[in-house]
Amino acid sequence: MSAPPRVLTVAGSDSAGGAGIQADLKTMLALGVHGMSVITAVTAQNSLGVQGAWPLPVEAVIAQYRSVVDDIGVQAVKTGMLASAELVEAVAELLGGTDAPAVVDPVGGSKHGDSLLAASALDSVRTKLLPVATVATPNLDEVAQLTGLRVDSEDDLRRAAAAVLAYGPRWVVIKGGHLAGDAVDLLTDGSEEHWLRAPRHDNRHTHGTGCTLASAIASELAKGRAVPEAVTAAKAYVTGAIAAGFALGGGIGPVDHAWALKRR
Ligand SMILES: Nc1ncnc2c1ncn2[C@@H]1O[C@H](COP(=O)(O)OP(=O)(O)O)[C@@H](O)[C@H]1O
Ligand SMILES: Cc1ncc(COP(=O)(O)O)c(N)n1
Repeated sequence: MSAPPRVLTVAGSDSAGGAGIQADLKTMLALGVHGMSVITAVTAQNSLGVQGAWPLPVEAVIAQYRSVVDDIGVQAVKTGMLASAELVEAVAELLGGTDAPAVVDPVGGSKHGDSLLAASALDSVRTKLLPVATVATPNLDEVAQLTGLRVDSEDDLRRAAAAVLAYGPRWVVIKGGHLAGDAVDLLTDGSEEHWLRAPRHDNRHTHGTGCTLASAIASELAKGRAVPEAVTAAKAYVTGAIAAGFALGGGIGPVDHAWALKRR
């Protein structure tokens, strides 16, 4: 039997299992690729917030990456929580040395507003990480942190996309998930524009939406799809997962990564 496409996530561990590494590996399983992980930080978190975060040493992150890439090889990489400037810079250098497409989710914080990235790392994200991204997937808070732009409406998404593209990613998906109305995201490379529109599900259980979208894009790219097709398929997957999100604990529950498998 031939091996499935291989996808690597470089991200933080979420003890609650809804975001981070755990969301990424579940997404990859659901989409039929072989998921592998480089853990950048361990977090203690649940449906109520983030109670603690411990970044790993840079050497541990580089060693995990080399173990996977040098032996097994990857067809796509996804990055999530990178915690510190030194980890952002080390990961950017690793991505610069691979031909595999890189989906960069510039994670700034959790749904509860707890920070997952040191403020001192923002400049490294702008100048080192975004330039090596095939697709960058900021949410509106991350757009504000990285560019200073506030997005209040769909019209603002285009300006936000141009400002992020100026840092050098090939493509950007600006996630309008936090706007009112339909869940609209804008995918563009500066010349093509693709508006991805889905009905807003009135479901507060959205822990892990951003991680899930970025991992799904990486999974579809690993299958050989072009960026617009990969992002369109990923949007359909995350929309179904949000529709099926469920309560766990006393706060924000996770999306259901298995929704598409249950339908079979
Ligand atoms: N309530 C919702 N209903 C449908 N789609 C949503 C909803 N909330 C977010 N999305 C979609 O989920 C994806 C992740 O977006 P978002 O939640 O903004 O990311 P993040 O987790 O980084 O904050 C986007 O495609 C967005 O449009
Ligand atoms: C380890 C880790 N990484 C990322 C997120 C953001 O999650 P979301 O996908 O909900 O924005 C998180 N809460 N924890």
